[in-house]
Amino acid sequence: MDTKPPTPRAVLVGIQTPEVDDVAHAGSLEELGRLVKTLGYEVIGSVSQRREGTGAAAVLGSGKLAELAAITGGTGEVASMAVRPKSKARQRFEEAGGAPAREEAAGDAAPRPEFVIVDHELSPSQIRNLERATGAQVLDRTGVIVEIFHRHANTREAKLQVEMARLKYVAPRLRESSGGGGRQQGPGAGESTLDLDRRKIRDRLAELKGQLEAVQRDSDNRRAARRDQLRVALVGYTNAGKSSLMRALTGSEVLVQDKLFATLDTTVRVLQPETRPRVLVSDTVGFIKQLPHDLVASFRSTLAEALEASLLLYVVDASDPTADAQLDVSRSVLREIGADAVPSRLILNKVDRLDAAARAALSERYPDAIQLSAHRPEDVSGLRLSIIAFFEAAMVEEVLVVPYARQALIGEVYESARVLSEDYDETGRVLRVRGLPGAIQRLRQSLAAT
Ligand SMILES: Nc1nc2c(ncn2[C@@H]2O[C@H](COP(=O)(O)OP(=O)(O)OP(=O)(O)O)[C@@H](O)[C@H]2O)c(=O)[nH]1
Ligand SMILES: [Mg+2]
Repeated sequence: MDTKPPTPRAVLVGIQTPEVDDVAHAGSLEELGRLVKTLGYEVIGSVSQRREGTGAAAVLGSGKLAELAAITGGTGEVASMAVRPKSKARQRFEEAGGAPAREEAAGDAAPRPEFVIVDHELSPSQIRNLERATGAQVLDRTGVIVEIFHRHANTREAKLQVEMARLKYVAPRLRESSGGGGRQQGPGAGESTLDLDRRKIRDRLAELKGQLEAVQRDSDNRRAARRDQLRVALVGYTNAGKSSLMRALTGSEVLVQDKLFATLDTTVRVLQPETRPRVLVSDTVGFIKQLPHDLVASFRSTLAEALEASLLLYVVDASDPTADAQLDVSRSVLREIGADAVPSRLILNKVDRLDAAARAALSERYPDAIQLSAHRPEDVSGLRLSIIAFFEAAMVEEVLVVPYARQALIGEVYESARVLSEDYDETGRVLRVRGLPGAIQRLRQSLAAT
């Protein structure tokens, strides 16, 4: 009946540096726990320590390291042991055999956690040292995020981008762990294999880059075709409720999950009930703090959608104690990709979880924000009206004349503007339209072109 492989178990490790307060530290570990759960591991506990920095050879001080090793069944010593082989089968074998020196007396004790997951980006040698001391496999925050992206990517574009980010993450770690050759998945160890692996990675990266460019040309074309339409993009921290709002606003069946990075691909749907001209809503990938740099690069194309929107809705989970920090992260990622120039509205979501006092405090701090719950239809209708009002305010009225010889352009006019009236004169069809200035200018250019 129960044939699923056992759930891997993990211990979290966090360092609280002086500039991080208690709420942020707890929030960060909590978030790491959710990331790890998203990967399908069970979190059995955490070890955290206040330190000046995260750069120590084995991350933790020796006392804490021993504490951690007692949980994982390692020696607690960095230097005394050769690198242990890290294949899963080998690990289970060792656990079953009770190999670690510190195994407690009870033979029926719960199995040791196989993973130690550190809430900071680690150097390859820190990973190696921690693996030696704990006897467990060590992953850092970046490794976890890259792995989640790898598993969740759906479209070809997302898959290519994530494979590139993953290879770039793996490559330097191959280089530095050459001594033991234990971590990489390649066959065996040794210099020659390593060189081969590195060359393979380089070749594969070049190949992926070429494929990605081809796919991106396609999606650029598709975006260009949508250029003149009214577009709004939902952006924000992972799990803020972007996809929930997308569903509610467009009646589409996009994936909503209480998981980090449920959405990795941009989807575009029409705002419902439809308006004239229609408004397109896009749902985008979420942000997270300490986003690995290569993944930010991969966001760039996914978020080109956001860059071209006329309105960005910054969605924030207002019920999260670290909401402010999450908003900062979203703002800085968007600044990094150049989307901070796009007009935006702040959406404080999940206020159904807050009491009246908390909501009042939010109104005071963010007087211009829209407070709502994606789960309340009346709130969603209100948001729809705000979106429409935004576009109405930005639209201008003009008269366009479509010559009789160019009637094929009528469809284009209807796509990107609202036609208020139609008349005919000797030159052609005279349309009084209302639309965004950019769209009308482009229509004029099409009409002027011969
Ligand atoms: N209570 C409450 N829960 C909400 C609300 N909006 C979304 N949620 C829940 O929050 C979780 C995340 O929602 P999603 O819509 O998947 O969030 P997202 O921003 O798309 O997340 P990613 O795609 O992972 O970046 C789900 O469990 C939703 O049901 C809300 O207004 N109130
Ligand atoms: Mg989503």
